[in-house]
Amino acid sequence: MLHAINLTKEFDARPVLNQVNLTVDKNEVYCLLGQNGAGKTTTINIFLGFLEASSGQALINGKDVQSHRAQTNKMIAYIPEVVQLYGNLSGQENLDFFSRLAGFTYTSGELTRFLRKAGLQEEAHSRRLSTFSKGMRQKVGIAIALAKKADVIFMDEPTSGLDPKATAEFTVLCQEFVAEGKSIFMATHDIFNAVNVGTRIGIMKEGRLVHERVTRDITANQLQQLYLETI
Ligand SMILES: Nc1ncnc2c1ncn2[C@@H]1O[C@H](COP(=O)(O)OP(=O)(O)OP(=O)(O)O)[C@@H](O)[C@H]1O
Repeated sequence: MLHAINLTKEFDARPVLNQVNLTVDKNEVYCLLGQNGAGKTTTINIFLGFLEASSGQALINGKDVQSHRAQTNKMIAYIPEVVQLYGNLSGQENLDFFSRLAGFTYTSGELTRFLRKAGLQEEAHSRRLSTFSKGMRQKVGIAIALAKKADVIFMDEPTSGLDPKATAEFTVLCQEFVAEGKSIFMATHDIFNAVNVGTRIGIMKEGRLVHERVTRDITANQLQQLYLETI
């Protein structure tokens, strides 16, 4: 689903991504770890089309994001660290608005079903988004991804600031999403959750992908050890 091929990015001749190669298959949750400034967000921003690579390629379902941006944007959804959306609109109105923007018109019943599937409690469907917690905002983000039939969700720091219950709920939602043949690519500092929710982990250092591990082959303590030895 996702391929980074020798992906390189320079800012003012300073390399911040250096020949990154990675693949994310369907049914995978790929978690990218690394210190501040390692290049995680830059990698995501290239896949989202927010930044152009200096060289190399970012492919989504075989399509280069640079030359097929309109097509690749239809295949993806993005959940930033804090999902902003429209504070004055309700959860359901936001979902309706962003679904239409993606070319989908749903009945009120269908919108309700997406919000339910994303785990948003019923009473919040008609409440203003500005009153939502981070976890609730993420659920609207996931509902939007479901409604626009995205194949891949990109996430930046999805569990920072979530309480343990919200983190557990979020983990289940991610697992349900990829169980339907889709994938998730996330940048995170949360080693323990990465082992929990991830199928594969990459560790970046100074713009390079220096380690990759399949989570079933590694414990959280082993990953923490590897991370500390790496950075
Ligand atoms: N628009 C930009 N112009 C110049 N340098 C940038 C720009 N965006 C990012 N950088 C630099 O690129 C490097 C990688 O940044 P990036 O945001 O990808 O790191 P990160 O791994 O996501 O870090 P964090 O964990 O803090 O979010 C950093 O040195 C950053 O200062």
